[in-house]
Amino acid sequence: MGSCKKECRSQVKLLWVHGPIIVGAGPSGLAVAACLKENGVPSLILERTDCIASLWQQKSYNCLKLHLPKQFCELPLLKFPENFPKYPTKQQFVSYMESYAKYFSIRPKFNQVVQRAEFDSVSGFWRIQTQNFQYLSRWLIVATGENAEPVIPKIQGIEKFQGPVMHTSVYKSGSGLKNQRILVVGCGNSGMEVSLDLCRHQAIPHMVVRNSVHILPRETFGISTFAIAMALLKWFPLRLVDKFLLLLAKFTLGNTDKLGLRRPKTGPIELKNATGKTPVLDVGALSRIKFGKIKVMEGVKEITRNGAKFMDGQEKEFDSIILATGYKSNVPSWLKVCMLFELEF
Ligand SMILES: Cc1cc2nc3c(=O)[nH]c(=O)nc-3n(C[C@H](O)[C@H](O)[C@H](O)COP(=O)(O)OP(=O)(O)OC[C@H]3O[C@@H](n4cnc5c(N)ncnc54)[C@H](O)[C@@H]3O)c2cc1C
Ligand SMILES: NC(=O)C1=CN([C@@H]2O[C@H](COP(=O)(O)OP(=O)(O)OC[C@H]3O[C@@H](n4cnc5c(N)ncnc54)[C@H](OP(=O)(O)O)[C@@H]3O)[C@@H](O)[C@H]2O)C=CC1
Ligand SMILES: O=C(O)C(=O)Cc1c[nH]c2ccccc12
Repeated sequence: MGSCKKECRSQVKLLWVHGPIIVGAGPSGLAVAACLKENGVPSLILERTDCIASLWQQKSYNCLKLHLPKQFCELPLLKFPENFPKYPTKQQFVSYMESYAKYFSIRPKFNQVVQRAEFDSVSGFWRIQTQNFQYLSRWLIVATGENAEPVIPKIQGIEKFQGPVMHTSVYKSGSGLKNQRILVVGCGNSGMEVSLDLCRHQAIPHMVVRNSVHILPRETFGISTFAIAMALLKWFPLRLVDKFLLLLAKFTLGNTDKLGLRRPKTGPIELKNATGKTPVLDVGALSRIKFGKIKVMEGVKEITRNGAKFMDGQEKEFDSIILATGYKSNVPSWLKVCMLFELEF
């Protein structure tokens, strides 16, 4: 093994990059590259997949739309096309990002998985290692996002389940799942929207809600809740804005406690700031819950061969399981920085 490592290392090709290296060709990486270019600074994007915006192109379901109005999702320096609706579809958002990359002549280097990045304080360069190259640059920009890897929790007994188990990052649509009983684990925006999509395809989703959750209307009287929140935050303290959002939610959605959707004690914006937990913006799942089309279940105690046992003692059979259990960053696995270095920033 040792000799192989040596041999492999001797084959690593060194590439010196003039300007910053950006890791990730998602919307953030593209936006940074465009802004640098605008200021005459060249850069190189390293992207692990073979396309830009891979989260949007490869790891999201067909019915996905932006859930914030378009003005909040526009990248710098280039407007969305005039004819885009208020909430662009995933295809529209992807086509916008394709045109964005073209407009700024951004050509990421694809199929480059960054495996290690380390600052060499002697030379003053970052050493950025992919599977076949070592890049050297004075600057490193991390744009790999918070959704780089799916979170697959250990759920007791899941290995015994005989049907398919998939994460929402590989779910495309509920077509072909008519009359199937599906356990959706998780009630964030993914869990809610996948459950809604399953309903639309006449499947029978059961959504696990193990904890409290903030669910807000996407809009009230045609005005987006997010826009209202952003406008109010300019004038009022965060906690007051949170109180107002909860009033608004109660007015438009009613009391969600009765449906098994208890609210956290901390308000939605305060919670987002403290923990990163995004409020759910309702795009139709709640009314399906009210009509019993999406069944809310308590936490899972155990998965069995053909179903699940729940904390409240219920036991049900399922044909498949969808893990809507969220994502995590992969930065801690490859970015080697010591605390001292971080503090110097
Ligand atoms: C289903 C879903 C829907 C969403 N909808 C919205 C929405 O409507 N509005 C909103 O504002 N946000 C939404 N988000 C949040 C989303 O994270 C952002 O919209 C946006 O994609 C973040 O952009 P980013 O460039 O920071 O990260 P990403 O879009 O995740 O892009 C990161 C890129 O880095 C690449 N990468 C990762 N690790 C490596 C590595 N080690 N080496 C090389 N390349 C690597 C990835 O392949 C990817 O292409 C959604 C997220 C999900 C999961
Ligand atoms: N249309 C849009 O714009 C959409 C946007 N998004 C965004 O993408 C990001 C990721 O969202 P999402 O994929 O929903 O992930 P989230 O992290 O928001 O939600 C994960 C969910 O899974 C639950 N969970 C995790 N582990 C377990 C477990 N072991 N047992 C039971 N439940 C579990 C969590 O519960 P708990 O809280 O108890 O940990 C939570 O309900 C968010 O920023 C979201 O806003 C996602 C979909 C659509
Ligand atoms: O969609 C996201 O990623 C969000 O962060 C949405 C969001 C954060 N804080 C809010 C307050 C009110 C409505 C939506 C949000």
